[in-house]
Amino acid sequence: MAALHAVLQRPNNRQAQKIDERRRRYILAFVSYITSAVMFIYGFKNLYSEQVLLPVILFGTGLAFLLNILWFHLSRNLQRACVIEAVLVGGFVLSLVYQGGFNNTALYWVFPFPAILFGLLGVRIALLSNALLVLMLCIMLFIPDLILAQYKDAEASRFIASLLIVIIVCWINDHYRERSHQAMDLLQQSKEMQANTDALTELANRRFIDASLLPSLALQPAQFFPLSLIMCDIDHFKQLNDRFGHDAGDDVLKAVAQLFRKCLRQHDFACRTGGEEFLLILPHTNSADAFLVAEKIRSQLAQQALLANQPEYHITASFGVALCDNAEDFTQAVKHADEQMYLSKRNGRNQVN
Ligand SMILES: Nc1nc2c(ncn2[C@@H]2O[C@H](COP(=O)(O)OP(=O)(O)OP(=O)(O)O)[C@@H](O)[C@H]2O)c(=O)[nH]1
Repeated sequence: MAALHAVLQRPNNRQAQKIDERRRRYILAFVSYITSAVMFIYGFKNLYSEQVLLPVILFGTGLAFLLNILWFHLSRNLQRACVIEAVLVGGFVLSLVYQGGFNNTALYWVFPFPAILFGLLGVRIALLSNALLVLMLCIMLFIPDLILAQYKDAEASRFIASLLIVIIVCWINDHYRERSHQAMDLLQQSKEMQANTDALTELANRRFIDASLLPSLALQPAQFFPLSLIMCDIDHFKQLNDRFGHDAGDDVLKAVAQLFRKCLRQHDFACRTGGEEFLLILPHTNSADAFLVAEKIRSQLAQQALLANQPEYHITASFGVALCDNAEDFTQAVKHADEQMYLSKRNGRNQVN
């Protein structure tokens, strides 16, 4: 089961995560390209004004945004680029409020930035960053001697109140967006598990092999090869069903699945591929070791009394082993394991070949 979970949760299977990364990339690109363009336009407009510091802030931040996105394109490190962008955003907001902006309009420009921080950083860190930003703005606005610009007291308090409203709305919005994504992710994972497991034995099914395991074998061969396959088919299962009933047959299938779980390692796969037929997939295992595993399961099965009311009745199974070195040969190796299993049947059943 652990191995099944691991394959189903590989990053290439996590659609929601990919979409969320795309969202953050778009925000990073928007802030870097569009915001820096706006900063350059206003920087040029103020180039020859008396406010020398304003064009320096605008050109400096715009240039830093562009360098950050360039570095992101080279490094592909989205997380680090978003953190740097957020630091630049914070620095820009504080320096603009410090300087006052054109005609003391700096405060109007602050409002988009809490939402940008939420977009770049994720809910918890964005909330902390915004709280820190508000704290620093309060210090700057209510201790006027600290800054160049002059804001009226009423203007400063209304600005902080409306900024807090923006932050709280962004926080509620992002918190529930993240919660709904997590819920959808869990739902997708549970549907994925249902679709890939057999309801009776809770082992992986054939769909799991075809739709999830085979792509993983091709994408991450080092994690699996060389692997061994063990085909296992319960002997005379029809007789068992006819004699003790279908429910007893079902109980035997569940007990056999439990025996596989007991005998296999965490990273092995046990799959129910047919009515009373199972395929065991053993990563990083050679044929000799696979024979030992098959023999262990065979002898334990033959010794156990699987039917609670029939202690004298013993169930046996026939096994076929095959080695597989790469993803392309997997289907052929399954066929070979199947042929070996039929050889065991022909030679008298209850054996490994
Ligand atoms: N109880 C139960 N029986 C099943 C299930 N799926 C398939 N079967 C039965 O498994 C039996 C398989 O019979 P056969 O293919 O003839 O094989 P066998 O009797 O095991 O004979 P050998 O394989 O040659 O040893 C059939 O009677 C199916 O109805 C299931 O989910 N539960």
